[in-house]
Amino acid sequence: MKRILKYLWKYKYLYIIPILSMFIAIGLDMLNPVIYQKIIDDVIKAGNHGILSRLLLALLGITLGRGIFGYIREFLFDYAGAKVTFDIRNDLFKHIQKLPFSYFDGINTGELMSRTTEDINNIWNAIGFAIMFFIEQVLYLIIATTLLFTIDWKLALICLSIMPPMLFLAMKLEKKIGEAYEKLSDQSAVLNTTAQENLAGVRLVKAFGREKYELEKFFKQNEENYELNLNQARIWAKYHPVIEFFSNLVLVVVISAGGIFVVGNHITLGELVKFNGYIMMLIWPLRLMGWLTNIIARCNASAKRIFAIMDVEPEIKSPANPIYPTKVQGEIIFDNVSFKYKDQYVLKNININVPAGSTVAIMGATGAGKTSIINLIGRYYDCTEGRVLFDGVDVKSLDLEFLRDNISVVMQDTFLFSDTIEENIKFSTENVSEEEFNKVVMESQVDDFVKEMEEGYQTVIGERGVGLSGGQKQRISIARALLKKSKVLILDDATSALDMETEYQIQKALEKRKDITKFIIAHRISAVKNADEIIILDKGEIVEQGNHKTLLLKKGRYYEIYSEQFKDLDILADGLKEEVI
Ligand SMILES: Nc1ncnc2c1ncn2[C@@H]1O[C@H](COP(=O)(O)OP(=O)(O)OP(=O)(O)O)[C@@H](O)[C@H]1O
Repeated sequence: MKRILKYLWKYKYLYIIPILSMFIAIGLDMLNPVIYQKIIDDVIKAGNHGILSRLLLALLGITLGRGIFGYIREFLFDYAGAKVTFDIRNDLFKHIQKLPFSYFDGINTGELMSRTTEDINNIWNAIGFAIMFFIEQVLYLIIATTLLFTIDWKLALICLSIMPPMLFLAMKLEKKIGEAYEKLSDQSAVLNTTAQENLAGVRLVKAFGREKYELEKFFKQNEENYELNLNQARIWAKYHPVIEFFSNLVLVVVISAGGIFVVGNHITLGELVKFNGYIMMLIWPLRLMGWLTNIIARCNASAKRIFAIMDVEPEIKSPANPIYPTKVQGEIIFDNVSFKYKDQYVLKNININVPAGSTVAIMGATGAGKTSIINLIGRYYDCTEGRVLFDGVDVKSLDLEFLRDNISVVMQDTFLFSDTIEENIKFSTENVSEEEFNKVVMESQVDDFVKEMEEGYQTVIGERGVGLSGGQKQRISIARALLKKSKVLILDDATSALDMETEYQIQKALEKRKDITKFIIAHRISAVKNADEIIILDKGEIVEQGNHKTLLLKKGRYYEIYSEQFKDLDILADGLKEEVI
């Protein structure tokens, strides 16, 4: 809560007017019963009809003022609350963007989604209205109780004696409802995840004929959800009528005991009406107290979860005095690099020299450590031992933003946003000229298929738009990376879904890019054979290194892969074989 108060403090001036309006609105509310009393005692009983019009005018004024100040209070509290929630959500999102890959290894997306939506909403509920309501209700309780005692302390004591059981029951109801709500909220998250996974993986479900299993899983969770909803209704049905009974009982007691007090001339009829007015002002605060404390408690729990994320210090960040090289060449050196995820080494003693503008290809079985190697260049993870040098400077000494600006990565899992093809390509680059755009879409063979589309580059990809093939998605990702104009380009298995011809065309275009250092992870010989250096990785260690020719002559691991991939070509004539390879 303290941390939320810090955010609130920033907007302290925005709270002055709504707080003042709240006090005025409460003050006006307190005047209402006084006017009623005067109408009954002075106008109806004493026959002083002359003041009626003034009293009615006052009543009208109070009602109007109450409405206006109530509106100002409500709107400005909401306004300030929205600003605070906006800041918290932005800060949280900004912080999440700074967190390293390793953080996301240990948390699932669903959990982070809950933090940025449900938990933020809980905070919004509390600071948008619950805290304001809570303060307001406490003020009503204090002022109305005091005023009751000023009318007649004995009557006040009699009537207030019924209040504690009502408060107790209201708190108990809210406690039970709160617990049931938490269970329902957790269960709804599971239900949503199941539905989301099923919908996202609908093709897989159908391909494996798992509809029945998925349906049963969903039905079971929906049943649990239904039960929990029912449980909430049962709790409500159990407590609510009793609370209603006590609320009504208070009124019965006020009228009965108050009637006796009026008959006994202890108070006037008008005073009884005034008394009744203040009693009414107590019932709602008492009934709402549990509900409001629940919302505030929920906000507290959510704030704890949100600030726990905000307190995670990104392990990978710019050094205190980062280096900004004035000229970037793109030379990369792995100097005796080892790396482990938690306790397990996945890379051992890696030494690679990649001169600026050259191409290095990395091959190896799945899990050999190919992605882990390239992840160290842009510091998505930091190496455990050794150094990765960018133009001779340890990447850990460079400004992180500068480093990443100079690296373009096409990841193994292509991810495109539900936006136009053009926006997907321009994703990370600002001020793109038409010429630059046209160049990269040609190089990445995107233009080939986009020009066939009715809406061309304005075609929306995703749920509302057309679907794309795996190869088309890869081509768009390559165009996106090329447009970034970084000195280092990393293609992590980025051409695996392409046909040989398209892959060849892209390679030809990349070969012409002598100003870019290229890292290519691939499984096909055709994708790596023209690289200046080919690295064969096995269980995190380099087992072979050289160019296509030297590695073939070596007749080692590379040669084995080569033979395996081209064994069927033995039957082809030598000339044709040469061309295919
Ligand atoms: N985030 C992670 N946390 C822990 N271990 C990981 C993580 N990512 C990869 N590993 C492990 O590190 C090893 C190397 O993985 P890496 O992804 O670098 O292999 P790869 O050669 O790129 O494989 P593939 O060809 O399947 O992409 C594997 O044993 C893998 O299980």
